Amino acid sequence: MTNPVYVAIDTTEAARAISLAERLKGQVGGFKLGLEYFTANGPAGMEAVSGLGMPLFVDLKLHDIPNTVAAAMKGVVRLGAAITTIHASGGGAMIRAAVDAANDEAARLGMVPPAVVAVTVLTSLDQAGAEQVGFDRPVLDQVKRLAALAQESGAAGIVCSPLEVEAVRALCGPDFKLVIPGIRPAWSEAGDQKRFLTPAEARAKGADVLVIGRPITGAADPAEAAGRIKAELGL
Ligand SMILES: O=C(O)c1cc(=O)[nH]c(=O)n1[C@@H]1O[C@H](COP(=O)(O)O)[C@@H](O)[C@H]1O
Repeated sequence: MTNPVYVAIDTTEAARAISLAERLKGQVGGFKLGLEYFTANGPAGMEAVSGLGMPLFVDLKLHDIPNTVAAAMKGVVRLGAAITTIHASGGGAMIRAAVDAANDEAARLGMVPPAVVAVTVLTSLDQAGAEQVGFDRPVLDQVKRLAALAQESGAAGIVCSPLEVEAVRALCGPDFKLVIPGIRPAWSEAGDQKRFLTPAEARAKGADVLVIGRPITGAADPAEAAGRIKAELGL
């Protein structure tokens, strides 16, 4: 069984990212690089990590008018993303434009298109935080609403917390890709994550991908920490 863990390599330093990637290569299923790394290192920096031959999750959480997101998504395809994020709250037209642009650019270049997944409610938001930005219903209902919109707009899946996985699976079916951050082994700190569960709990609820950053990258021995998570998942 493949390892569902994508390690979030959240650093501005390319040398540290490459060193972490090389050390973690056999302990995880893929690497996620996001805004912190991309704004400091750009496409060349992404290439330095993707060149290590592991699946790359390009997490830029695109959120803009459809025209802008479509154009940006073509650049994401050229980075060789296996998975990439947009924000569902950009609306159905934006989601559809992102997916179509990913498929068109991949076809033009003879590449496999990335799985475009839509972020629903950030795992750093609890109920109060969600209401602060106008999500005036229970977080679970907001996640389900955005998951349904993402699916009907052509997204391959969504990003939500482990707490919503079972409800979204029941709503969206077995093939919708549930990419789940807010993963905290019992031995790790919550930090700014407000909605979280352990790797084993998230997997048992049906998460397809587990996104884990600081519990691995912030450990004294990241490879050992990733190995402990692998063992917790029975891999
Ligand atoms: O899209 C994401 O990956 C994401 C969505 C979300 O709701 N919450 C969330 O934490 N993430 C990302 O998942 C990773 C979690 O990192 P840690 O909190 O260090 O495990 C970070 O890179 C976040 O950008």
